[in-house]
Amino acid sequence: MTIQNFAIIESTLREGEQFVNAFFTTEQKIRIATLLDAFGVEYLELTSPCASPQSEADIRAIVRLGLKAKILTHTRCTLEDARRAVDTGVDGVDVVIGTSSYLRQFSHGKSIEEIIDMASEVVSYLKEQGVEVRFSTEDSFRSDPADLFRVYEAVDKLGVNRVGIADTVGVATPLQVYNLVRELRSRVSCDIEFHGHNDSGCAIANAYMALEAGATHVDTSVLGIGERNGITPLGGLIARLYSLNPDLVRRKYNLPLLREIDRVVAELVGVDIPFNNYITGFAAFTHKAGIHAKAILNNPSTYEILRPEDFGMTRYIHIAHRLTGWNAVRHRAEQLGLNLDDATIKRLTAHIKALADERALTLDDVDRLLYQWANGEPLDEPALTAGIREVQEA
Ligand SMILES: CC(=O)SCCNC(=O)CCNC(=O)[C@H](O)C(C)(C)COP(=O)(O)OP(=O)(O)OC[C@H]1O[C@@H](n2cnc3c(N)ncnc32)[C@H](O)[C@@H]1OP(=O)(O)O
Ligand SMILES: O=C(O)CCC(=O)C(=O)O
Ligand SMILES: [Mg+2]
Repeated sequence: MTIQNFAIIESTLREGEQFVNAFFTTEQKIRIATLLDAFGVEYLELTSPCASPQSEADIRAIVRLGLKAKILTHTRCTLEDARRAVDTGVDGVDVVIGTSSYLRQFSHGKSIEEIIDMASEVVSYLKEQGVEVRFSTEDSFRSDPADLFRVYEAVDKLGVNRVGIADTVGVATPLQVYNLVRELRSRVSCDIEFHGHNDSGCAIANAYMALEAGATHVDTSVLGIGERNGITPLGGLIARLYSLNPDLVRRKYNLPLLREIDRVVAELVGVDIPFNNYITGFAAFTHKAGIHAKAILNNPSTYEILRPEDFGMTRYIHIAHRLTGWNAVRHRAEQLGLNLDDATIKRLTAHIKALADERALTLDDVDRLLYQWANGEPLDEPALTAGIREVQEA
C-alpha cells in the first residue's frame, strides 16, 4: 500500500446522528467519544451547535473531556454558524456548502460566485480564530469540476487546513473518486478529506481510492450509520487498510476495541450488528465447507486476509452440516481428545452427511456421534435411515 499517512475523522456523533434511529443523550455521546478516542481515531466530528441547545452543550461537554482526538464541529457556510462553532472551544470547524446544481437550486440558492464570497468570509474568520479549518463542497460528484476547482483553489489560498470532497448521494465510482482527488491534489497544497455515502455500495472502495489518489483524511461512522444507508463504516475502512498494511493499522489503532464500539453503537441505535459486518459480524471468521476447513486448519491465511486474533475475535469452523469434510471432523475429534483412525473418521463423516441430509444438525449432535463411534457404542439415533445404516454397516 502506498498510503502511509492518513487520519480518520470519526463522524458517528455528526453524520451518525443523522441516522434515523440515532437519539444520543449526552452520556451516550460521551461514551461513544471515549471509546473512539481509546480506539485511536485522530478526530471526532460533532453535530453543529446550531442544531439545538443540547447539541451545543454536548460539544462543550466533549471538549471538556480533554481527549487525545481533536474535536471538530460541522457547520453551514455562514459567519453566524462559524462564530457559534468557535465559541464551543472545538479544535476545528468543518464548513460545508453544496456546489451541485441540485443544491444551488433546491437548497441554499447561491451561485458559485456567492459561494466563493461566503467561503472567503467564513474561512478568513476561522483562520483568525486560530482553529483548524476544513472547507468542503457538498455533492461534489454532481458538481461541475470547473466550479469545484475554483472554490477549492480560493479557500486553499486563504490557508484552509483541508478541503473536503463529499459524495453526498453515494453516486461516485472508485475511478471517479480517484480521478477527482488526483486532479485536486495537483491544484491545492492543503490536505484533502473524503466523505462518501454508501447508496450504491462503494463507500469503502471510494474512501480507499481517495487515499490512493492523495487524500489524507477519511470520514467514517461506526457501522456506517448516517443519512439513508450511511457512509464508510469505521470497521470496513479498517479492514480495507489492514489487509494492505496490517503493521501500520495495528500500530495506529487499538483494534480489539472495535468489537465493543460496534456493539455499543448497535445497541444505542437499536440495530443488530449485521451478520456480514466487517470484522465484527458473527460470520466474519466462520468457515464451513470441507475444502475451506482443511486448508484453514493447515494455515488460516489460506482463506483469511484478516487475523481474527488481532481484533480480539476467534475463528470458528462449522462442521455440523452436509458440506463438512473428514479433515474438519478429525480436527474436532482431536479437540475432544478422541482417538479415531482416518478410515473411521471418513465413515463417520459420511454418517454426518447422511444425517444432515435428513435434518439440521448441531455441534452437540456431531459430538455425540463422535463419542459413540469412539466408544464403539451402538448407534441409536432414532432418525437413522437406510442411507445412514448403509454408512454404518459399510
Ligand atoms: C449533507 C449533510 O449532511 S450537511 C449537514 C446536515 N446537518 C444538519 O442539517 C444539522 C442539523 N440541522 C439543523 O438543526 C437545522 O437544519 C439548522 C439549525 C442547521 C438550520 O435550521 P433552519 O434555520 O430551521 O433551516 P432549515 O433546516 O429549514 O433549512 C436550512 C437553511 O440553511 C441554508 N443552507 C443549507 N445549506 C447551507 C450551507 N451549507 N451553508 C449556508 N446555508 C445553508 C438553507 O438554504 C436554509 O436556509 P433558509 O432558512 O434561508 O431557508
Ligand atoms: O462536510 C462534508 O464534507 C460532508 C457533509 C455530508 O455529510 C455529505 O455531504 O454527505
Ligand atoms: Mg454525509
